[in-house]
Amino acid sequence: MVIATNLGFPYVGPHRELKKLVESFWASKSSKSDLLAGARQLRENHWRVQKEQGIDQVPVGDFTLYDRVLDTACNFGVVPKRYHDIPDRLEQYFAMGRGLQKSATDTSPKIDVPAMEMKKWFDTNYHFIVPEFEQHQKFTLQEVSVVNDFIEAKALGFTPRPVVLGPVSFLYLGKAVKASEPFEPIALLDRLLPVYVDLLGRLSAAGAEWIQIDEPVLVLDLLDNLRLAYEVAYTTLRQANIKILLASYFGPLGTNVDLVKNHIDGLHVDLVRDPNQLDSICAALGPHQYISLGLVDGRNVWKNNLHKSIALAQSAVNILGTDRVFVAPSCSLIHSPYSTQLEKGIRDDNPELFEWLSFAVEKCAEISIITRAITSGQDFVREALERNALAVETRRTSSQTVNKEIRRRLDTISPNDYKRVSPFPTRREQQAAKLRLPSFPTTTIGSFPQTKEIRVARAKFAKGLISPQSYDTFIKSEIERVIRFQERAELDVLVHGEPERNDMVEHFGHLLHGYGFTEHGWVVSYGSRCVKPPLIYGDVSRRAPMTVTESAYSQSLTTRPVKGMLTGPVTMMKWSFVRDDVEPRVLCTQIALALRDEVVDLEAAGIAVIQVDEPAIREGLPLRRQDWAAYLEWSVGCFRLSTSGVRDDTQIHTHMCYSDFNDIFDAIQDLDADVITIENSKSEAKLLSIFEHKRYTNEIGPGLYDIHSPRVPSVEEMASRLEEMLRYIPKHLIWVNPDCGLKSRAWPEVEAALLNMVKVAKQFRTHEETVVA
Ligand SMILES: Nc1nc2c(c(=O)[nH]1)N[C@@H](CNc1ccc(C(=O)N[C@@H](CCC(=O)N[C@@H](CCC(=O)N[C@@H](CCC(=O)O)C(=O)O)C(=O)O)C(=O)O)cc1)CN2
Ligand code: MET
Ligand SMILES: [Zn+2]
Repeated sequence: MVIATNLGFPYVGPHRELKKLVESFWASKSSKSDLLAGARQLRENHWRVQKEQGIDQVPVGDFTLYDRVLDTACNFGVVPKRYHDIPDRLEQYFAMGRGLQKSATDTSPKIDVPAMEMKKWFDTNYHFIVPEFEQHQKFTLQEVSVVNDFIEAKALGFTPRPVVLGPVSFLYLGKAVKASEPFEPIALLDRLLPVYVDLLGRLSAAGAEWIQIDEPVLVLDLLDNLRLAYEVAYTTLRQANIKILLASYFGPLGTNVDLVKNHIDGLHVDLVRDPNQLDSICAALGPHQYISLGLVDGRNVWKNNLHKSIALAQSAVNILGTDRVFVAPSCSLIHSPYSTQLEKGIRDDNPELFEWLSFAVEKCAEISIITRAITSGQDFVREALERNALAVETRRTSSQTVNKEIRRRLDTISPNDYKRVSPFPTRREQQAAKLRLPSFPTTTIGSFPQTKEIRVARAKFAKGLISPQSYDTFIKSEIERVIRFQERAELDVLVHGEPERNDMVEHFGHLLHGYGFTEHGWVVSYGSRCVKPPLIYGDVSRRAPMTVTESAYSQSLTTRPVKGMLTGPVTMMKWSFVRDDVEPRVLCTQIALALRDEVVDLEAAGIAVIQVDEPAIREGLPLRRQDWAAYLEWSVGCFRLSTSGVRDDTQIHTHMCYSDFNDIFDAIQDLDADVITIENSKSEAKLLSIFEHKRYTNEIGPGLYDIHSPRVPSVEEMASRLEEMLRYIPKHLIWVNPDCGLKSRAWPEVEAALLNMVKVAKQFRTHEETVVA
């Protein structure tokens, strides 16, 4: 029998229940037992929903209170020393994820620990916590929630399949710390494997037949040490008395399949990213091994083409027979919104678009339909197949998706449109003359706290409960407050604070043609934070100027320069769900043209500094090196197209965060932004190490402090970071700024942190004068 399975479910819940549970616990508004009981209920609901949709084996262990990589680290006792003084396990766990600052009490000492580093999960907008390994790292198996969840789900009558992050991916995703000599975490594999064997043993003892072990690293280009690690790891794990389904996703396995094929019981492959690998994978499998077919796209929102998926599934069955095939989504469904059934707005406003959509719950149903079409025959699901074929066809032929004028404009782009008038040194002189900034100029990345008050006002405005005029007045008053604060703090280049934006991508989507929106399409981004990616279903163009009113208003309030603030084309695309009927480079170019018009309009409105954020450019980098050059060519091109329509004396900034930038250093230089502000504070100056080998020629603001944590950085710690940067970057090129925008912070922290930051800049200026004198 072919079996309907799932790799992971959106654990946050249909209405972000988990976010509310966790945040209320953090705010001491509920107890630990409230949190744990709520989480348990949520898991049970999710198992039930999946089963109702026809999933035979439901995943357990896909649930987390903060992050699954962090869970894995905690499960194996990989807790950095700085958190050891926090006695409560749960408090320690959250401290690792988000930092903890607590004043001393009669019974406990003061605690002040920053959060661990966060990085992007492969090419997604999800961030994981980077495990820290010491050279002599000890691993010990703790109480593990996946075992408890398995027992719980089984007792409730489900057929659960535990899922864990695999040992090679776990080590590879982590970083080495505090080593007397450099080492790679993968060197710890031999020490780590025994605890995995223990864990597998516990699951087997609890009655698990299969375990899903996620090894997404297997889709990357692997160096020899990792290739060997795979062989060692799975030869060892095979000894446990449990069937191993090794899950790869986000790309084709290529020859990496050879590393694992002899040591596992089943292999999951992503057939959405590469359907062509099916035959070679089937051929590689031995006579008793299973395949798990990743047929339903876990990374996008469009209905599956069931006809095609059934044909693929059938071809696997023809080779392997019915007893060795699982049907599955391409990857975990955590990257998908919960259910289209919550989207009454789209259903009423754009019923055609609504018919094209499938979110996690519906994807489970699609998995089940594919499975039943194979096991019981297509007649058994005839009606569902006919409805699906109709939806696929109307999307293919819809007039909503094409705008001829935009397509013509794309043909008129010339090579000069990708270039500023003069090279950077000339521009720099003109900008310096116009802006007259001090050395070590200070700025922020754009957003200021999105307070409850702002969110409530926006929600009321959306529901028609307050008039456009009073909403406008409210936004203006928020902007003024942000401007006045920055003047008081004596920042040099101001921002308007982005109070009118719910999100830097979704907000712009509303102002462009070709985009659709969900009301509840939340997808987790990190910890308890979610985003609601818009849906790009048609050709993109600007409806009207998007930011000129707010920017001009902000500039009218002050004599200091206020930065215009836009989201770049690559990020607009990467953080949306995108149509799959147009090449990414074409879609991105359409967005770039819309932004180019906006940049030019801002300049005409008297805005002298314009920031075009591209935090997603690194995450969009293809997972295989052979695809990098082509991607970088069009993505860098689109950024340049959007920013090159201005005069030399207009200063273009860009901003990036959450990544390893070393891989794309040359591309960053190639963006030719006048200034880049870039995340730096949590990666222990990894960013800076590249400057030892390469020179960045434009201006740069490496973030002085981490904005993800409520903790206020001291003057001394920021000063020492800046000091360190001066070893690598000439001082006349350096800007002083935080790592990223401040929207998720509260005002008291922001005020304190920025006042400290400005103090640091001033110290360095005085220091400089002293040196000159
Ligand atoms: N798209 C995107 N991806 C990104 C980032 C980003 O900014 N955007 N940044 C990085 C990740 N950083 C992030 C930082 C903060 C949040 C964040 O704060 N998310 C908010 C939601 C933001 C939002 O869209 N808010 C809406 C809706 C808010 C809301 O919940 N409203 C209430 C009503 C108001 C209330 O009672 O609070 C409701 O609908 O029930 C708004 O402000 O209008 C959250 O999790 O809560 C997310 C990601 C990388 N990826
Ligand atoms: C994730 S990058 C954020 C950039 C944006 N301008 C902000 O400050 O929020
Ligand atoms: Zn950022």
